[in-house]
Amino acid sequence: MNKYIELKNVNKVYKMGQIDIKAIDNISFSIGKGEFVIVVGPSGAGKSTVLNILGGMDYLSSGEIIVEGNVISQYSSKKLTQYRRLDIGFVFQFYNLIPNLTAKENVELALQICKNPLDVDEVLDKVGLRDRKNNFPAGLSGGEQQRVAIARALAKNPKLLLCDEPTGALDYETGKSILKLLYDTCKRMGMTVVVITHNLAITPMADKIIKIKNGSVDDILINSNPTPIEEIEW
Ligand SMILES: Nc1ncnc2c1ncn2[C@@H]1O[C@H](COP(=O)(O)OP(=O)(O)OP(=O)(O)O)[C@@H](O)[C@H]1O
Repeated sequence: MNKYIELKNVNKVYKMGQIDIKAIDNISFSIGKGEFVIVVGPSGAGKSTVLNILGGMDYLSSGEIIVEGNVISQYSSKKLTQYRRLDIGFVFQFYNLIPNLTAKENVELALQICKNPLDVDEVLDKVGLRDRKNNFPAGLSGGEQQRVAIARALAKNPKLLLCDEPTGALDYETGKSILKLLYDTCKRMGMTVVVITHNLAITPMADKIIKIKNGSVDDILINSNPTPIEEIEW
């Protein structure tokens, strides 16, 4: 696979008064365009920090991050804001929907700050919400709310979809259906997708598995024959 994204010797130190917390310790890996990647590791391993830095939500302390030939680790805060707005779609564990806006309006709101959005109705259809788009979040199940959040991220037409524990608040079957949606989106749209999880069991569904431990890369596995999530049980 090509090196669409490259992290080179990335370090992140948080300063808490006199104490330095090394959240990321010399991490290097690459991600190919259109790859479905799972970043896995125990609590506190540094997974969210990696994702936040990759998504332009935080600065690294040293090292380099290159996305599509651009050294984003050297971006000014203005350029980083543009990168975050235009190139990155985020999906979090909690859906962060605005309660007094319908599913469709939640997606439309996010599109007001981006340049080449996709058609909102088409994206809502694709994530399986054709008949639910005029519902308010309170009238949607957890899985449906996460579908809205995914539609909101996808409608931006981002280059990279970053998902931090996207099934963390969902039951087993609903979680599986969301993982299937993310995988199918990756393969159908050619979207590069990175999913963070602490659930080792789902890693066989990924093209690449990056294991993080104590802020460092413990292992990187390339999987040429991913297992469909429907066939994985845990
Ligand atoms: N803003 C911050 N200020 C200080 N320390 C932080 C900050 N964010 C993260 N850390 C610390 O950095 C380390 C890595 O945290 P991170 O959230 O990236 O881990 P994680 O693998 O995502 O964990 P979890 O699965 O529990 O979310 C932890 O020790 C955490 O306490």
